[in-house]
Amino acid sequence: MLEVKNVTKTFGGVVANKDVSFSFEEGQIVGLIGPNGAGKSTMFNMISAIFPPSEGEIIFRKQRIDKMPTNAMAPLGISRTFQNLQVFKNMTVVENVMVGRHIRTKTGTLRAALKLPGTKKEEVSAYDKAMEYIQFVGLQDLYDHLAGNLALGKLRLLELARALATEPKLLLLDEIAAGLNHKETKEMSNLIEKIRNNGTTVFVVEHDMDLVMSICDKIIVLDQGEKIAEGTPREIQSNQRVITAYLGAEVEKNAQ
Ligand SMILES: Nc1ncnc2c1ncn2[C@@H]1O[C@H](COP(=O)(O)OP(=O)(O)OP(=O)(O)O)[C@@H](O)[C@H]1O
Repeated sequence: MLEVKNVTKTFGGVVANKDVSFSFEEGQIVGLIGPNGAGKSTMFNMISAIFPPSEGEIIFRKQRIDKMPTNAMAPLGISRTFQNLQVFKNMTVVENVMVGRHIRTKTGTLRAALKLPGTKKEEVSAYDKAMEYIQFVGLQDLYDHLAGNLALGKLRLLELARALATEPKLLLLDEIAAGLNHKETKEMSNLIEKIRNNGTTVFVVEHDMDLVMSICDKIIVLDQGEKIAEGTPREIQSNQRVITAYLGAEVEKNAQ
């Protein structure tokens, strides 16, 4: 499904990713982990075409995507959530999800806003579909609430519903459990597994190791921009390079 080939990304003198290669098949939950500054967000930003790699190739379902514009990703089947939430606070829950949905319909947000002929039927179907995803994440009781009034846990579910509304083949989740309590994290894990079981491949960047180890089929580990390990949760937990990288990060943090 996805192949990252010898990808390097530099920002001025900073090497955020260095000659990173990995690939994975459809139908899995894949985790991307590593200490702070390891290059995880940079990798996600390249896969979702926020910016291109400095070197290397990214191939999605046999198609090179590393030179494509950001807005080509959703129609291709790649959707994502953001660590710093990107919901429209002055729109309702259902309106936010419909923004995601419009990418899938011919109408588009602008045509719908202008109420051009032929948009009405698609609007109804976009609304119904949005409600389906709202139900899926469990926000049905809040569908007409303003996003700005939602607590963090609900906002994360809203971001998830909006990303799902584009009906992605590959869903990228950037720290979707950050700031969630134990119960909310468990519910989020269950949802991610359900999404995978429904046929969407999920790629997660996550600091919550319990979540990563319990739901991922495969894990890729970055440290200081380089890939240092790849394997099943069990293999990663006992990998000496991974343990050293995380312990090193801990020691550094404690010394500050
Ligand atoms: N736009 C940018 N300009 C300059 N340097 C950047 C930029 N984005 C990332 N970096 C640098 O690249 C390196 C990797 O950062 P990145 O955010 O990808 O790491 P991360 O693994 O996602 O970290 P965290 O877990 O803290 O979110 C860091 O040294 C960071 O300071």
